[in-house]
Amino acid sequence: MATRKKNDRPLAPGAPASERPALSEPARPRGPLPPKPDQAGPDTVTATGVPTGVAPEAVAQQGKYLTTAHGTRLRDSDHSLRAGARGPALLQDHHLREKVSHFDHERIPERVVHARGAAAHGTFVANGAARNICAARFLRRGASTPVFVRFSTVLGSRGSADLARDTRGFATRFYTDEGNYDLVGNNIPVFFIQDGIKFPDVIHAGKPHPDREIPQAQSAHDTFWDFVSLHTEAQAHTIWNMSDRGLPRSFRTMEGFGVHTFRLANAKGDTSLVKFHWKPRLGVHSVTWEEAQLASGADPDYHRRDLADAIEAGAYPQWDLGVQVMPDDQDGYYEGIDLLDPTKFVPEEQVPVQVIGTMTLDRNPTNYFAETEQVAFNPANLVPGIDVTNDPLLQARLFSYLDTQLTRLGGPNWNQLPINRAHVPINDMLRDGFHQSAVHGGVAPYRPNSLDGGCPFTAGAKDGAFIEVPETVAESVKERRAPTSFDDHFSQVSLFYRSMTPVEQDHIVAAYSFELAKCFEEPIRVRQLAALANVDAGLCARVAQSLGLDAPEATVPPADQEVSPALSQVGGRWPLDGRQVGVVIGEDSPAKDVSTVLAAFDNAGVTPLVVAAHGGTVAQTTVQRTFATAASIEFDALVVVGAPGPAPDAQPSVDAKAGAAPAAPVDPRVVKLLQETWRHCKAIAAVGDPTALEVAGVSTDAPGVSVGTADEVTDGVLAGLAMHRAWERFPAG
Ligand code: HEM
Repeated sequence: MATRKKNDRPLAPGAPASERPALSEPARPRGPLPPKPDQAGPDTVTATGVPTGVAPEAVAQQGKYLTTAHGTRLRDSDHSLRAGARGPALLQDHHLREKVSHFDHERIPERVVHARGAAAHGTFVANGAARNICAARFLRRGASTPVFVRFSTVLGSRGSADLARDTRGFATRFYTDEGNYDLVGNNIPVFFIQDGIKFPDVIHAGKPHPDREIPQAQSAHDTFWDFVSLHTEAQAHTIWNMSDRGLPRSFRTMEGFGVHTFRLANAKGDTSLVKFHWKPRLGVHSVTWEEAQLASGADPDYHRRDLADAIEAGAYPQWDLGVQVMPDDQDGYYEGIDLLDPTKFVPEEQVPVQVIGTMTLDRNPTNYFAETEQVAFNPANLVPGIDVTNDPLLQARLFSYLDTQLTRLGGPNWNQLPINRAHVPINDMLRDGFHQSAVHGGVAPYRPNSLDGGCPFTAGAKDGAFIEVPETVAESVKERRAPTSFDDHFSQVSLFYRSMTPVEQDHIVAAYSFELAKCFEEPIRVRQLAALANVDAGLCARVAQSLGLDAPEATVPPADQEVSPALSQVGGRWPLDGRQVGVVIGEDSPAKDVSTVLAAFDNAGVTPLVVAAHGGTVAQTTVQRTFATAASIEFDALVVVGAPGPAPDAQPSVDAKAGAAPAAPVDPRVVKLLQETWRHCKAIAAVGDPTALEVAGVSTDAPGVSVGTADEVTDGVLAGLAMHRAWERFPAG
């Protein structure tokens, strides 16, 4: 597990009051950070814009002064050059034009999908378990490879909210010593469509309606449900979205999947078919729908902030990379599952996931645009030992990413951007084009040539060349047709639903009920109910009842089949790294109890955030959130120390006091915090006085609720956090 650097965390909770950052104090000094020498990528330009190769003294000098883009020092960047103090601006003002013109062109097109994202740098270390199946050098035992990972939502635009119900992208670039390898996956192991030719259709259906461009970043609207109810192969992915997987607690608590089946080859050329899995060490956890809606208003940057804060606090997220390995008999089936159909997954009970290495994310990007926005992943970026299969979705992806990046990144040279540059020498014969920044030598960028000594040479297998796995392509008819095995649209949807625990099934019912109730056209709701009848009669009946419609009979009755408990995310005890607990205090809270609680959480690697009526110091403790700024979604648990009375700003005015009702014993905003925390099934505790819990209607003997001494309740809260939620309380009124 990641070790915590206690002294550089954003809110230094265990520190004495004098050392703790005060209310609203930023996590770290804002403004440009000096580039760390070991953090500069394989770039020719450093973070300050100084080309490498410039003498250090000159760099130090130049870094002091504001310059034009061509390096001339500037005397004034606040006033335009004008014909007199009250006269017109002059065309001659090159600096004005350069500054404004560059600003005019600051935005680039956002990604056509997955526009909103957050990313981090890290390292992947292989354990060598893949040696028998894959020749890729970065999978050799002990090999350590730099990675860059971008997490994203799919449907929303770049400024949309993180907690929309949606699929999450999980794209990983490995900067291997054989070139870049991109594993461009999602947090859901199946996809909406079986053939990439349908991608524009599903995305057009999911994106906002073209007339009003609403709703933003969500699937709860007519066109989405119109498509998935008509094109029933989409039912598989849709039920995962309607489940808790569509609302991750954090990027750090998501699984990742390569989705497609890939073909691996070992050094002897033996091949196998694999599915890739990322398993988060923190477990797979989600938030409730109400929290998602609250977060979309109170903190639309919820996931982005969580990832950056956790890394900054030293709670480095980790994932194990695993593979399910199936024999490659080149027909692409495994025990009746079509491995070329990306709407199907292989249950882990049938083929266990074998861990082949571990990834740790430990560095936030220095510049969002240069790294997170300009990174250009591509499933076609492969290294020797990893090859594609004939999955028709994957085949289309091999074209689409490079094609879209031509527009998004303004021409064909984005591979030269620091974040995209491979950590190996590049010796291609690609030349010129927009944003070319290389100065190529030689006169013969073609092969064969005799003028540049015949260089560069091509490589053989021994020299580490990428060689496609030879595959027999059977004599076949050229046609637009899917195999009949692609016709099964329901059996695994049914398997998924029936593998869920009751509380997870409740969430799924609620999600379908909400989304379909947001559809205006009744025929769409009726058609989706017909699809649900083929998944599970109980699911269909509950959603139908909520919509006030009749539940139809199944046209393809679901078969009895083994369930897959591995699909459920409920159960287990998990590490607490990066979890946050709200500690609500009042003027009369015993300072000793407050410090005991803070110290206990700090020692457990949990971040306590002190919440009080006002900023500054309360009960000898520095306050980090006031009742006005605290939001329950920020906390994984809530502890009340003493009875936090109403805030000064909630007191009746002097004039009103005469006839006013006596002040409430607990500030109403604390009551709201407690009620939301209760409804979201998070751990709640009171040190000593349980009045606040009682006023909020929190049952003090319910699961996940503890009342007692500071030591007793922190133990209770830590145990509750390890289980993520006390789901026994769901649905809490
Ligand atoms: C298993 C199916 C798929 C998965 C797992 C997947 C995953 C992803 C991810 C994670 C990203 C974001 C990359 C980033 O962070 O920069 C992305 C972007 C994108 N995907 Fe997919 N995708 C899938 C299917 C498709 C298909 C079928 C197409 C087209 C035929 C497609 C086209 C795109 C495009 C155009 C982008 C934007 C790329 C950019 O602007 O850099 N995807 N996809």
